[in-house]
Formats: sequence, structure tokens, C-alpha cells
Amino acid sequence: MKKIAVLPGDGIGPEVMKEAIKVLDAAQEKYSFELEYEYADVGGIAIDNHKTALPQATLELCENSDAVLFGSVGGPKWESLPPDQQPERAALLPLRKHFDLFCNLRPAKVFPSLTKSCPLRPDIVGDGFDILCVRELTSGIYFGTPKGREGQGPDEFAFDTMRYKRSEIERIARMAFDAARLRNKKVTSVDKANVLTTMVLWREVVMEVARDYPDVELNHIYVDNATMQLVRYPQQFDVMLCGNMFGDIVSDEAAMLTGSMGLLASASLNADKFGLYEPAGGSAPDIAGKGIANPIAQILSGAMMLRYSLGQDDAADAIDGAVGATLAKGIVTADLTSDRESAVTTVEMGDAIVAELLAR
Ligand SMILES: NC(=O)C1=CN([C@@H]2O[C@H](COP(=O)(O)OP(=O)(O)OC[C@H]3O[C@@H](n4cnc5c(N)ncnc54)[C@H](O)[C@@H]3O)[C@@H](O)[C@H]2O)C=CC1
Ligand SMILES: CC(C)CC(=O)C(=O)O
Ligand SMILES: [Mg+2]
Repeated sequence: MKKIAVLPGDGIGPEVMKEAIKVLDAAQEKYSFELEYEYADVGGIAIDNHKTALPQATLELCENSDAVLFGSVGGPKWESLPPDQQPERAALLPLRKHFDLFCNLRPAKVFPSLTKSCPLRPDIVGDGFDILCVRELTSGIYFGTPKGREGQGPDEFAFDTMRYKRSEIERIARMAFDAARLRNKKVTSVDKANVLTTMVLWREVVMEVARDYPDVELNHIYVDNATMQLVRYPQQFDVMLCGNMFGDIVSDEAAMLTGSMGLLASASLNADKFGLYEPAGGSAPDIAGKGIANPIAQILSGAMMLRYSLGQDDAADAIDGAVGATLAKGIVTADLTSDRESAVTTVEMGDAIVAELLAR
């Protein structure tokens, strides 16, 4: 029996988490394994209930679990709090740091039946693309110190520090090259080495690591060009290796190119392969509570958890297959169609994926 810390969080988090658990329950039934779920508050709901975004009990639950399934945190209700008490900065970033989850995998792949939902022109999207964004998650400008605000009036200023250690770049680069070896053997390192000193070091270290992977092609691209090339010709990319901030931005763009933010799952792993699994998107306050959020990113995050932390590859493959087959039947949530009348709800999408999984 494996223990899973389930942290639904805020906004659409609890809605999509319910569907992911439903699918994981069906997978257990079909593939005869057992998961024990323990739920805990995180983010805004934890501020409301426990006066802190990351209660000690939640952290201890994660420490005592085999994996963490995370929804999303944050929203307008908590935006007026001091920045360092807001859910994203006070819960998600500390969780990532605490478990040293430096490797964030975000696979953006077009489901064949969704080429119509892709915002690119049909002649550009063609048969689709398959990109793995490998994002450094525990360093860079999101974590560098000092950061702060000083002064007053027109002279008031604010600053963040972008900092990367050689060892931090090396370990994420190795993850990217290892991943590329199992795919199409191409790494594109996204940087801004023409301007940022940290990115000069980034490029140097990536080139050094590349020497150990002569079978993998390495390219470098500046981040501004990368975001443009993604919409011009996404098929040119296999593995995109990014620092923390550029990976955050590039992966949202890649998600939308597959049809919706609600499709992009992610795994955040440490060196021991302990993982936190969450959709790449946020709490989507604009649609929260309406029952229309796409649960697929959360469901596929559950599948990634089965694959990377729990050794249930067959069940993970079956969930991936059931999602693809459901979409292929034309069953889509509102984010994937302009014909809102035909869209299914969050719950109906979860039910359809469960039915497909059990029928396979
Ligand atoms: N990992 C996390 O917990 C993250 C939390 N956030 C937080 O979430 C809040 C909202 O952030 P936004 O910038 O608006 O980004 P967001 O990703 O929550 O939403 C951006 C757009 O994508 C849509 N969207 C996202 N997920 C969807 C889904 N599953 N189905 C259908 N549509 C979906 C939303 O409706 C919205 O129009 C903020 O407080 C932000 O800080 C943002 C990103 C990650
Ligand atoms: C909310 C941020 C802390 C993170 C984010 O946008 C992300 O990880 O995609
Ligand atoms: Mg983001």
C-alpha cells in the first residue's frame, strides 16, 4: 500500500482533484494495487483554516507519504496579503524547496483528435508536436536572495536576484539529456546568454554536460526567439531545457499550443525520485466553482505519479490511453471547443475517462 498526500488547494484545485482521484480509484481496481489517500489543506484554504499557507501537519503528511498529488493554490481572496504570506510564495515555493524538487517535467503533446483545438494554423500544427519542457524548479530568480523593496516615492525600487550554481545547472541539464535519450535525442537549451551573466554560466555548463551525451544533439536558443519559434514551428523541439522563470513561461505557451492550459500535467522530482505532481496551470479563479474546468491536467499528473513514483507503468499508460480515447470520441470540456453547448462538465469528463479506462 502506497500513501499519497492529496493537497487539492484552491480555486479549481478541489474540482479537478476529485476527478483525478476517481480515475486513480478505477486504475487501482483494474490493475490491482492499493493507494491510501490522506487529504490536507494547502494554500489559501490553509490560510483560512489554519492561518498559514503551509501548516506543519501538511508538511509532515508529505514527508510521510510516497508521493504528493497537488491541485493549485492562490486566488484573488488572498492577493491583498503581504507578498511573502500569499499562497504561492508561502506554500508552493517552500514545498518545492523543502523536498529539493529541482526537476520539473512538463510534457506538451498534441492529442491527435485535438489538432483542431490548437490555436496554430492547421498547416503549422500538421500532425501535432511532442515537447518535453524540463524546467529547473528550485533556484534561479524565484529563489535568489537578496530580494526586496527599498526607498520611497519615485526613488522606491524593488529587486530580485537571479542566481545559479554550476551544480544546479549540471543536475537539471543531466535530467534533460537523460530524458532526450529516451525520446528524439535533441535538447534545446533556452537561455538569455546575450544579456544575463547567470545564463552565460548556464550555457557553459550545459555544453560541458553535453560532452557526456554525444548521441544527443544540443542547440541553444535565446528565450525571446524560443517563444516565437514555438508558434512558428513547434515540431523543431524535442526536449526544451529551461531555467525556473523561462520554463514557467515557455511551458504555459506550450500548454496552450496543445489546445488548453487544462491539458498540461507536471511532475516535480528530486534526486531520490520523490515527486509532487500537479497541473502546470493555476487555480483558474475565472472559472472556479462553475464545474467546467478541464480535469485532464490533474488526471495526467496522477498518471505521472503512478509512473515516476509508484512504479505502476501499465496503469499510467492505460490512463494516458483512456484520456486520448475519450478526446477522440469528441468528448471535450469548454476550454477545448467554441461550441459551448456540446462541452461536457468537469465531472462528466472524469466519468468518461473512468468508463474508457475500465472498458480497455
Ligand atoms: N501551481 C500553482 O498552484 C499555480 C498557481 N497559480 C495561481 O493561480 C491563480 C490564477 O493564476 P492565472 O495567472 O490566472 O493562471 P491560471 O493557470 O490559473 O489561469 C490562466 C487561464 O487558463 C485557464 N485554465 C487554467 N487551468 C484550466 C483548466 N484546468 N481548465 C480550463 N481552463 C483552465 C483559466 O481559466 C485562465 O483563463 C493566481 O493566484 C496564481 O498565482 C498560477 C500558476 C500555478
Ligand atoms: C505560482 C508560481 C509559484 C508557479 C507557477 O506559475 C508554476 O509553477 O507554473
Ligand atoms: Mg506557471
